[in-house]
Amino acid sequence: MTEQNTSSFALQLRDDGVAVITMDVPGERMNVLKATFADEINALLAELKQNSSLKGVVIISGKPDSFIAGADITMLDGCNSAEEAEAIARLGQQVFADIEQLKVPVVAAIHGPCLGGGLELAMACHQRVVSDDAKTVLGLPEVQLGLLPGSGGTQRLPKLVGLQKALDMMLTGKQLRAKQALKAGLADAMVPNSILLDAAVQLALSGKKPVHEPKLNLVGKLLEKTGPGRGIVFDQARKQTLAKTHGNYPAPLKILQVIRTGIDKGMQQGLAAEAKTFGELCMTPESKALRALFFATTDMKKESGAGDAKPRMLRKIAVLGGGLMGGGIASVTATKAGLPVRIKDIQQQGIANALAYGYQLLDKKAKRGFMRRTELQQQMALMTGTTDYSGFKDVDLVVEAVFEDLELKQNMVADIEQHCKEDTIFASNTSSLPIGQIAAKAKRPENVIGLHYFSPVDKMPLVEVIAHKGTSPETIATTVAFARKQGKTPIVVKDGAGFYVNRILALYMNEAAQILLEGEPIEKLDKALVKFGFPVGPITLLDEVGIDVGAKIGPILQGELGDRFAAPAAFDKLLADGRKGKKSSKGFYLYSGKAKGKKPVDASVYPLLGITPSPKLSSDELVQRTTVQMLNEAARCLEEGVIASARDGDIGAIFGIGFPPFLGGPFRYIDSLGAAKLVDILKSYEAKFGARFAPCELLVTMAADRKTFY
Ligand SMILES: C[C@H](O)CC(=O)SCCNC(=O)CCNC(=O)[C@H](O)C(C)(C)COP(=O)(O)OP(=O)(O)OC[C@H]1O[C@@H](n2cnc3c(N)ncnc32)[C@H](O)[C@@H]1OP(=O)(O)O
Repeated sequence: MTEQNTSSFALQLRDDGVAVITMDVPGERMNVLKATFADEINALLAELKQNSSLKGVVIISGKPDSFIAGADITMLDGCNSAEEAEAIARLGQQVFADIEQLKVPVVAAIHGPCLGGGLELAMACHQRVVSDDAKTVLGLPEVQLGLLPGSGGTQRLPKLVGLQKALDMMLTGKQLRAKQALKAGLADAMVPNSILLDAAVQLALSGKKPVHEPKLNLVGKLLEKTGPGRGIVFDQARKQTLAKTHGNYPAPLKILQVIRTGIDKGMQQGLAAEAKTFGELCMTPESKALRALFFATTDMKKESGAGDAKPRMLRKIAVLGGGLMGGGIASVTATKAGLPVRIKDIQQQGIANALAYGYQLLDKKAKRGFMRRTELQQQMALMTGTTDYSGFKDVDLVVEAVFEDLELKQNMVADIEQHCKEDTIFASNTSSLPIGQIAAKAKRPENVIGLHYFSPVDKMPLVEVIAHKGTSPETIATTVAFARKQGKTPIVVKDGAGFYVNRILALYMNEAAQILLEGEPIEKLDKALVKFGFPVGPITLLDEVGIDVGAKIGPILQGELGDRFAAPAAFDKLLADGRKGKKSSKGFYLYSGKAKGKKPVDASVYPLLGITPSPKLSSDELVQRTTVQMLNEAARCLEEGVIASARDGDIGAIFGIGFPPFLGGPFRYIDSLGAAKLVDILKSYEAKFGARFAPCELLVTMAADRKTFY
């Protein structure tokens, strides 16, 4: 019986006196740090301290493409008290301090993700060498889990990269690529992965423990090297944080406090504050929701979307329609999925627009050092255009992004069946037309599916994969796999008008419109929902999505799903007045050409709608009346099987319309409110405003049975 390899750290003493510690947690795809490792590492360090011939230490990962992904989040979920989580953080601090205090130089050899506790370990080493590979990223993403770096990160990062850069990294969780880490002073050397270990050994043998001075220009020195200067930096960071989080996220403000404690009172006090705060944050509902969201998305990645159906290989993609969506879809296909993509439009100009759209996205990245010009050229070369069907014979999957016109889409299906292969998939980006209708005249309806992106395509992570009754499981699995290659988070939803996201969004927006027509000022309504946690308010969203789009989808949803979707009639006056929203530079807000910053409300909208704005409802009332519409419809979608689970419904709402992530999504939010409370609110509104607030059956049953979704 082979000895079960339970150890995660292998020690190799080289002839040249360098000890190489290889971390390779058995049975895990990624190295994650567990509290149970402390004894093992401490034993290793004790052994090394006894070794008088030791000249240096290198710490490297045994995983093919990852260094260390951070502390084990599962372990954190297992904590039942702040003290327990604090103890885990302190344990990490102690082990990393022991590494830092080794007499000989310790060098971290980093290839692949080096995140959270993994980067904290690397920063406790005396030097860091990174591989110049796109997979190598360094960051402290704890804030995205509602936490802060709990094992020395808040104290060591500012010393390496400077206060402002460190704040930016810890408050956003952003990841630096190898070149950026080198530039920022977080890495001491960058080499090809093939010689990463050698380079690390050379650094270890150099006998050096260089003092790292952050690279600061004159202004940086004034701001970061003086008390008053640092005061400005912290105040600025606090203002920006509150402007972004509206006080909904405790972690960022705590990060500021803990960093400041370390600077003002020394590292030991800083570390104590860090561990204590880590423990407190670990127990907050916000962190629990964000950690659950991380695991929900990770678990979903393992599902094919269609049982055990296997996705087909994809070698060549086509996009029909070079508009905003078509351009975005082509761009993520080339740059993220790395697949050749052929854009067909009826005019050359359409193709040029799509290519220009893709180019400007890449150009921005190249200018910011995110990619080399050669990479940009390679990715642009993947995108080609045509006004006919030349080059379509070997296309594996076509994404259609033309007008929301059923007959046109049915003709597109016929064209693709004529010019492509027997098994070419036709994926429609329709935002509301039932896929079954688009497939109605198809010869091979099993190849027809919906693949609904959200605008802007390069930013919004969600896509809805919509299978009609005849879609084959293989088509579903292949489409889901394709969306993931594009870096998207796909949820598989059942066919039906508005699918899932637009359904729950439509009722939320309609209620906002009703409230507006009752005289509530636009900016007050939007501000209330932004404070609640949405990225933008419902009226701003209507301007961005397009008032014309809303007016087009409304009747389709009403026809298919019922009168609760009836949009307020007054809105036709807006369209009659040429107000389509942002796209027509005329809507609820003024688009006077000033690019950034807050846009003022276009007050001429009020007389047009026959209202005199007069604030009556409280912010809480504004939030409650609009959000319960979304919650009720989400539950109805689950009841009808439009979404397969509450998990998918939460992910869809968060990644599709920015439902506040710290609330965990509509279903987790209903659980925190309690189904009974929600039903009471809905019933009271139903009595006051009518049937559109009638609670769905599922909620009524859950309220009666005191059930929760999770
Ligand atoms: C004290 C410290 O300061 C506190 C901390 O360190 S908190 C943790 C901070 N770290 C993070 O937040 C990073 C979380 N992980 C990630 O972002 C991504 O996994 C990654 C960028 C590292 C890799 O992404 P990707 O290649 O898509 O792999 P992904 O599917 O996400 O993960 C692969 C597996 O590793 C697991 N995993 C990744 N990071 C993990 C973590 N920190 N804890 C537990 N499991 C983790 C995933 O659950 C998944 O498990 P599976 O094998 O059962 O599917």
